[in-house]
Amino acid sequence: MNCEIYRISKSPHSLYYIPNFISQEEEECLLNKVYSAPKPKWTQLSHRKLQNWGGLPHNKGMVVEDLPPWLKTYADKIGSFSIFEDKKPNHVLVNEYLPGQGIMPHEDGPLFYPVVTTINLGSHTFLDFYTPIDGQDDQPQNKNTNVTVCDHNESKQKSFNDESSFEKRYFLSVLLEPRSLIMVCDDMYKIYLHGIAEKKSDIVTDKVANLNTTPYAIGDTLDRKTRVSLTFRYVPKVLKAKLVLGKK
Ligand SMILES: O=C(O)CCC(=O)C(=O)O
Ligand SMILES: [Fe+2]
Repeated sequence: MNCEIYRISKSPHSLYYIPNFISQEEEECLLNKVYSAPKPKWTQLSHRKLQNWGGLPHNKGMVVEDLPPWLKTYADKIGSFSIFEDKKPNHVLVNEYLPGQGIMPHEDGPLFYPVVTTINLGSHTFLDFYTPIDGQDDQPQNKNTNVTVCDHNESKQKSFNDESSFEKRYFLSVLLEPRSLIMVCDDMYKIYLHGIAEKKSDIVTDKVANLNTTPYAIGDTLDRKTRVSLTFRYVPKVLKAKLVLGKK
């Protein structure tokens, strides 16, 4: 399926936004599935908690596990978008953010095919993009090379990238409404950093690139609720699970 009609035309690089990608019933069903996962499936980080589905991406390769049917349906649907070419997402990261929680600006790094797609559940948020520091695009602390410890080394990063630096490098935001899908590709994936500010509410400004596709206006204040995001990605480097067979 060609997704050109969903391109955010106010962004100079490839960003796509589909409001109401899923229905309210689907949203409820997905939230039920997320919250009925066994407790050990959750990893608690300092500013959010997460679940990994499909395996743990690793620079040596991901040992693939089948996605459960409730995620596979959406992986197949999202994989049918032209931007994925002939690939289908094989990994899903679930993140839960309470109001006031977020994620430091970062790159998703080399473990993934450079298209990231996220279904947004339960609350709106603002996904913010930043230009990289000139000539310092390879700072290891900004690259996500292992999702098991996907905390983006937040304390180390804070000392290097102080907040005034991010203020200067702020580029644009996408307002993610509940039930929407965002797709980030090309330079927006490879060059720019993305993050979510640790705020309890957001004020709409002219930096919101997809404002024309939402019911909001500049100056509106939106209070955050608990948000769950489902990020679908394709991990190209995979390993076959080793089968240990007992001798008869
Ligand atoms: O929750 C989101 O929408 C963003 C998550 C993210 O950027 C990540 O897990 O790498
Ligand atoms: Fe990310």
